[in-house]
Amino acid sequence: MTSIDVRNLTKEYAGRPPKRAVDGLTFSVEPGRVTGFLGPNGAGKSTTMRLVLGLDRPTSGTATVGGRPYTALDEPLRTVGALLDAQAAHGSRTARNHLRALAASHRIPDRRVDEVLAGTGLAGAARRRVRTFSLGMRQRLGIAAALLGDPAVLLLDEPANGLDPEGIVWIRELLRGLAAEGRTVLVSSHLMNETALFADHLVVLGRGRLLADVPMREFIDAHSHARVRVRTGDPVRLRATLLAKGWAVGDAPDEAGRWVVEGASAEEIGAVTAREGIPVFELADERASLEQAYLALTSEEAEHSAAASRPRSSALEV
Ligand SMILES: Nc1ncnc2c1ncn2[C@@H]1O[C@H](COP(=O)(O)OP(=O)(O)OP(=O)(O)O)[C@@H](O)[C@H]1O
Repeated sequence: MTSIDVRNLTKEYAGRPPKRAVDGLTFSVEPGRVTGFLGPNGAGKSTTMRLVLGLDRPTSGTATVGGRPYTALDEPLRTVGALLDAQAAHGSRTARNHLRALAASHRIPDRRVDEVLAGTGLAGAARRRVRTFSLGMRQRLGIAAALLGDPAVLLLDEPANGLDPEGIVWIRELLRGLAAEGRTVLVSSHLMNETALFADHLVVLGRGRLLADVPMREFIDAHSHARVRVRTGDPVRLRATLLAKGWAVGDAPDEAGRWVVEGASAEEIGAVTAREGIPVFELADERASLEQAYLALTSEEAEHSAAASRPRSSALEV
């Protein structure tokens, strides 16, 4: 089983001032699950992927695949498949010839080209020149290239980019299938609702640093507030009882007649209403979405860094 291991990884680009794109990053991407790689624009996701793939040299620290740097792998394409830039294929080549050239240079048999073309829905377009491809088709071709060497590890930068709804469902199932086969799958995305449907685990970056490395469920629970919706036959008594017990209840129910109780769980509200004999028709914990949890974390982080970078004098003025 092959994991990706990033240890104290730092990448500084030269310039005035120099740009620290990745800053002391440590995390592992484990096999058998899809890891979503999240972070605002410029957080360092692509740079990290490029460092793992040996396309850039780290300023310090290491990035290894199965314990070895990418550049030291015997058969890199058979170990790691990557999609970084879907525009990378030569426009004048046909899709099939593009993949055949790639296969030949890595001693991969031609029949594998036809397999990946079929697997990515491109069999019918195999003899068309890449320049005639839509963005979604180029994306599928990039994924076909990543799968060519039947690799144990996949790194995909925004794979759903340009795909239509059918393509998005296809990529989701593909990613889950690859993880179910025991592969290591790292996928960057800005589409939170989509990521919630395919990722089991999350690695979140902010300004080149690690903000979170946790299972999806834990991430959502940690960055969302408890909240319950309850529909009752006796709203006056429900509200009075809950307010008397110190819960924050909204002034009016939602359009479906449910009252929102902040900071409570369904178990707590269920116990109180049962004890008090208040009729309850509907009672449910409200689960935050990945998007809400992600925005909560990144805004906490933005506030934190704004506070940290405030000049000392203003801190003294307070
Ligand atoms: N070759 C380079 N030279 C100088 N700065 C760079 C270079 N490549 C990236 N950067 C800078 O490093 C930071 C991290 O960029 P990176 O592309 O890794 O972020 P990202 O998380 O992938 O962003 P996005 O979500 O927009 O793709 C950014 O501030 C970017 O401008």
